[in-house]
Amino acid sequence: MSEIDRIMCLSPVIPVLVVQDAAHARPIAEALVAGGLRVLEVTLRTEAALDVIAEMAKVEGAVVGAGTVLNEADLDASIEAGAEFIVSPGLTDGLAKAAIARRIPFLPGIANSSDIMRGLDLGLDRFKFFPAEASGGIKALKALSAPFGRIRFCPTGGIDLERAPQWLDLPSVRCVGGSWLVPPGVPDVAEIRQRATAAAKLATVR
Ligand SMILES: O=C(O)C(=O)C[C@H](O)[C@H](O)COP(=O)(O)O
Repeated sequence: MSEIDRIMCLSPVIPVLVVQDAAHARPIAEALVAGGLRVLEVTLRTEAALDVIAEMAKVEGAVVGAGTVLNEADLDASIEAGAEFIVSPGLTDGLAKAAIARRIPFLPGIANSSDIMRGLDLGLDRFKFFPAEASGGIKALKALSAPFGRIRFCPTGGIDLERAPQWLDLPSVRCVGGSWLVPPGVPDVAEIRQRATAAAKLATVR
């Protein structure tokens, strides 16, 4: 099992986090881990993101990665901040080769067969299916999985607690990603923990 595969198997849902203030990082990560979600994707969409990664990485049990990694500079900044894995919305040769060279678990986004074939050429076989609902949803991923039987996915984009079980039912799906766990603004840790607990339970219904 590859390292990225091991991470994808740790929990059924990867929270996609957009955190504006590094002071919110630890309470959010602690609430998610307490609810049973250990794998956390911190998007590089905010100025605080690298500090957020560094703070969350200190939380016991958390496996913290960087999301919205678009290029080699983002990759190196994320690794420097302590990211244990890298997620990208897309797949470019430049970023993929750099991530492989750094030996960091890498989950690039794909949305069609050509993307998957480019990934396979690079030696990759685990992908984020993004944007999952907008790219044709479950029907599209089922169709894509037919010629690519060995590939496993983390669908992300438009998925919530209600939609997640249907995605998780697909044999090609290891886990799903979603931003619904942590609403924007000052974190309500009780609410976040409750959402995480509900999401973590999806593992038992698989
Ligand atoms: O930022 C990135 O790197 C992305 O690839 C996009 C995010 O994963 C999705 O935007 C999350 O989708 P929602 O759960 O529908 O909010």
